[in-house]
Amino acid sequence: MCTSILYNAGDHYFGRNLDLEVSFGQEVVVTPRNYQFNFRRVPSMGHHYAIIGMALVKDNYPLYFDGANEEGLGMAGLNFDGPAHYFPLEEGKDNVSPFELIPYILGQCKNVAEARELLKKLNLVNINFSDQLQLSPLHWLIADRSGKSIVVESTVTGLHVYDNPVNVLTNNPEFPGQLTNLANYQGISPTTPPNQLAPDVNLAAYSRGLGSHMLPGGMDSASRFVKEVFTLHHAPTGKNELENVTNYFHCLHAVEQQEGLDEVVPGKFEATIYSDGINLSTGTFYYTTYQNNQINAVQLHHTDLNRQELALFPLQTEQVLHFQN
Ligand SMILES: C[C@H](CCC(=O)NCCS(=O)(=O)O)[C@H]1CC[C@H]2[C@@H]3[C@H](O)C[C@@H]4C[C@H](O)CC[C@]4(C)[C@H]3C[C@H](O)[C@]12C
Repeated sequence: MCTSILYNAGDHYFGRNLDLEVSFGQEVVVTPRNYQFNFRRVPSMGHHYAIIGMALVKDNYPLYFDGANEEGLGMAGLNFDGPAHYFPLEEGKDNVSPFELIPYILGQCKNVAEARELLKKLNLVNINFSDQLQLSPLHWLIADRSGKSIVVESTVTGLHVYDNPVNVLTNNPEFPGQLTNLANYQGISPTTPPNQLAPDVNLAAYSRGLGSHMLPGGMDSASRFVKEVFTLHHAPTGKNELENVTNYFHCLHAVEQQEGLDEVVPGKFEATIYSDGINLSTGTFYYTTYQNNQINAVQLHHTDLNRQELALFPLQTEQVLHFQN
């Protein structure tokens, strides 16, 4: 499972947890403006916005899991196994394969409004990257510096674009179902609730945090969605970048998966392999990994954005302890 968020705190921070039982060998990848993006069924892009994000590079092609462009538009692909449906080629549409969708949108759109326009003509076409790397069932969160986000889901009934009023995406069920489910939890609060159960009885508030007693805490996507909406919507705004980045990672780590808790096949456990976040205003990309909770950073504007070759930054996965004596 995965969780993706947009945290608005003056600047806007966008990214995700990637939860899985295997690692694909992903790294931080900067695609500069003059790298040639070849697409299977739509024209190539020789010049486009620069992109920074987490990707697996295969045959010199950046297969982005998530990322943002230099204009501050961010996008993440999350598992959507079951409802996801991709289509055959359709005349008169822009036929883009799901593995091409992140570069296709981030390469040419400045913001969510432009992405929305492009999506009107889009057909998510069933073309694999290769026999070894077949299509994944995904849906996407797209966000920008306005502090707003949308969800893109391609199902048997077509391509759907939803406003996302909570700026959170996890996995199943389809997004409208996730939103509907939130109503079941609207009583959850950071404050101690009044006794409405038996007002004539004196119930002792035996603990702090009773307002969140019914907050789900499971690894499943519906529980993470509710927990993350609560966490994000009560997150404080920091006074500076350091405080914002710290708050942001606390939000994501609130729904991280620890090893040993989610057995996906006998003996194999899904866990949060990495958490990342991009400051959409500055282009700084931050990440932690399961083994390394130190926050690492790669700065988009500290690489040469006018070249043609990808710039690769291998993940720093070693835990560093700061001994004090
Ligand atoms: C599995 C990842 C999503 C994380 C997630 O939701 N896991 C939950 C699994 S489950 O529901 O609990 O079973 C997704 C996110 C981005 C995906 C990758 C990106 O789309 C880029 C390429 C696309 C290729 O078609 C397939 C390999 C791939 C490299 C994808 C592998 C995999 O599907 C990734 C890594």
